[in-house]
Amino acid sequence: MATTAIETATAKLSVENDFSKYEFANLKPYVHPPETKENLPWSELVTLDLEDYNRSGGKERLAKQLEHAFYVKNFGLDQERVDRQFTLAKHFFELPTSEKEKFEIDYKAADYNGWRRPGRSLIADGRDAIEIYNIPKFTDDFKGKYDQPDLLKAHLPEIEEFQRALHANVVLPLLRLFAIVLQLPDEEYLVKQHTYEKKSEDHFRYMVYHARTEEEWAASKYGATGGHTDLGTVTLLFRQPVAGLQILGEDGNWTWVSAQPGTITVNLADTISHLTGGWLKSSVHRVVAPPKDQREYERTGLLYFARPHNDTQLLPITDSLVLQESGVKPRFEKIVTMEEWVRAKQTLQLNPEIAAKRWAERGDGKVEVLAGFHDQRYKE
Ligand SMILES: O=C(O)CCC(=O)C(=O)O
Ligand SMILES: [Fe+2]
Repeated sequence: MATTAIETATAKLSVENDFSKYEFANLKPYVHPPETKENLPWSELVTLDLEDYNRSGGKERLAKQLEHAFYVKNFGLDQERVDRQFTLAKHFFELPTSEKEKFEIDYKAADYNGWRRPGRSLIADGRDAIEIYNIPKFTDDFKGKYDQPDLLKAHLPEIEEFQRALHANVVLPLLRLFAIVLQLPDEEYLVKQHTYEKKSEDHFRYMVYHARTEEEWAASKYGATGGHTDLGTVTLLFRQPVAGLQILGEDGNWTWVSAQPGTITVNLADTISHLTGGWLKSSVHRVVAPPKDQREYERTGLLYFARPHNDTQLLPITDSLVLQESGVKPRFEKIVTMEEWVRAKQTLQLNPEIAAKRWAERGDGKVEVLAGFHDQRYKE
């Protein structure tokens, strides 16, 4: 194989910093756990084949298949590159706490980039066993703001390339499909609100759900109370063999997302809903205890959260015929920017003490996130 620019850049970094022990040849590769043999009520999600995107009539065909949750395949990143990111995630979480806490999140500032230690979750009763590492965009706005452990420093060119590929190959094409569904005169309308180079809070995430004892699962009600919507435009989740993710259907039933080979699961999230006055719906989802035959495994995740520019006003798009005809209304009592929305929702997500107090204020299972917009608790 020819040497790529990424390989050259990584090799140079390695020589300059003696990162040789972090080269992939010296990192034990991540091995995906086996799939469950249990017969679970699986979600019937459609798969959008992004290879169709550039064919004649392809975008229109794909746009017709959009739902609040779906898979995409053929997104231009082969399994080897995806697995290298799983390997980095595994080795990152295996670092000692004393190392990881050097990169710990500033919870009070609702700044989610960096390492989130276990036990800070709003979405489960009892303490969660989840660790997260969020990596911002590779743009001037974030340059020098967040340090990385040497393990990841050694691979930043590849992480950047991976993140940019997700944005270009998945997020932007999906935004054009939304524009088609919304009958926007400008197919680039949403794309222009999601420029990679402009300041926005998109981020790439490594995540691990540690295995838990039966008692621990029972204390957190097996994750059943964790229903939520994500705050951005769309969330991309890489194929996850350890079952756990469930999606709430319109019929009020939770179904399990299965591990389709070569796919990413896409969840629509709050911001695309805000921009369409609730016409496009966020996917309500939760992560529950894996089936018995997978409980022993750690559940390692790779995710990408797409968000519009921080200065985007979260109002329904005005030049959509579809939205005009359905008479949608703004979802906030005042003009709210993406930056304000992110801060409001992240404050609740990162600070369990603040969240518990705010959820208790109304006492009806709802919380005011910002300017008259409420999140609700979903039933078990
Ligand atoms: O791990 C998953 O499958 C989903 C995680 C999730 O819902 C989230 O981080 O918002
Ligand atoms: Fe989520």
